[in-house]
Amino acid sequence: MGVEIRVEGLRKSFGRQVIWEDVSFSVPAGEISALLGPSGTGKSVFLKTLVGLLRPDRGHIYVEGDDVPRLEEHELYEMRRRFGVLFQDGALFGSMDLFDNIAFPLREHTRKRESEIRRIVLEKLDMVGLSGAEGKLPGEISGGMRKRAGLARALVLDPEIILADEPDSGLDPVRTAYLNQLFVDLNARLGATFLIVTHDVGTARVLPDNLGLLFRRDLVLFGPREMVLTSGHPAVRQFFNARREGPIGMAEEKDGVRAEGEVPPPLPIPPQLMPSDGRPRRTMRRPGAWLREHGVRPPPGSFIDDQGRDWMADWDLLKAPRAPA
Ligand SMILES: Nc1ncnc2c1ncn2[C@@H]1O[C@H](COP(=O)(O)OP(=O)(O)OP(=O)(O)O)[C@@H](O)[C@H]1O
Repeated sequence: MGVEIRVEGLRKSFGRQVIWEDVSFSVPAGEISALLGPSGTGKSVFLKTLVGLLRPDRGHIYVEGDDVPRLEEHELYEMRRRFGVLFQDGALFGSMDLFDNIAFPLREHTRKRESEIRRIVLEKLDMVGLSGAEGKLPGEISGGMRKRAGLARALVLDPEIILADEPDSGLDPVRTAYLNQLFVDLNARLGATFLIVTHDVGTARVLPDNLGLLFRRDLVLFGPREMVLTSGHPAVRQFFNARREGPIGMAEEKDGVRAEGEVPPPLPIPPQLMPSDGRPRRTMRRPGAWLREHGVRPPPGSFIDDQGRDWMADWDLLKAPRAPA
């Protein structure tokens, strides 16, 4: 089962470069959350800080009773077992085949017998759709397969929290759609807490339960997907509409300099991805629930899927399990 991550007053700098001033928010247990932000806003630094690879200048990161920045090295070693991390490039060892890559954390962190390791590795390969590829070297498979192999390795110690750093970078839209479906299916099956860093607006619109935007040394917003997608925050609107006009500049140092131009309207909210078996995830919210509760009218065309079905109106019918395609 997933656990909550509670971040309080986090500040991080490298020399005179301040990455964030004061970040506070909670990543809800068992849900899928995504962090977005222009390049260089410290998204990767944030994930590394969560697992204690980097230390913040100040602030707290609570995972149940533990405050990650205050753990001793040997305690951090134990803490990291609770996290599965998918790095940007999969971070596989090029000289090892997929089997040995995925077995690596089990051999490092546990005293399991080789027969048990084999069972677990083959199970995780199957979970990510890579059965039969265990003998391949990372250089012999595609970028998408490398990501999935990295994901299998991240899953191997049954983590409660899964972090993924731009899992969709360098993937075509179809491979990205498959990977997003895999995240939803894994979340439904494992119930772990997922935190995904992405640049991909398409992913951010359909995958997460919660979204946040890092911008100008701050987390400008973090909350339910429907809240963020209908937000009037100019940086959020600019980002989701991929516009040049707005507070996000060409480079970090240009951010906030230009704020001229119309704030674009919010885009329709697409239905959230369902698990492949058609059953909602335990933590999944009813489409439109946040909007109704807060009296916000959804942008026209929201919650209509590509078959023309309205998920807000017909949720009870649509969520009934369907035969797998
Ligand atoms: N170990 C380090 N030492 C010094 N500066 C660093 C270090 N790691 C990251 N930085 C700087 O911190 C800033 C944020 O980097 P980070 O990689 O987290 O950005 P990002 O938001 O993930 O960007 P992108 O979306 O382009 O991957 C960058 O300016 C980077 O140069």
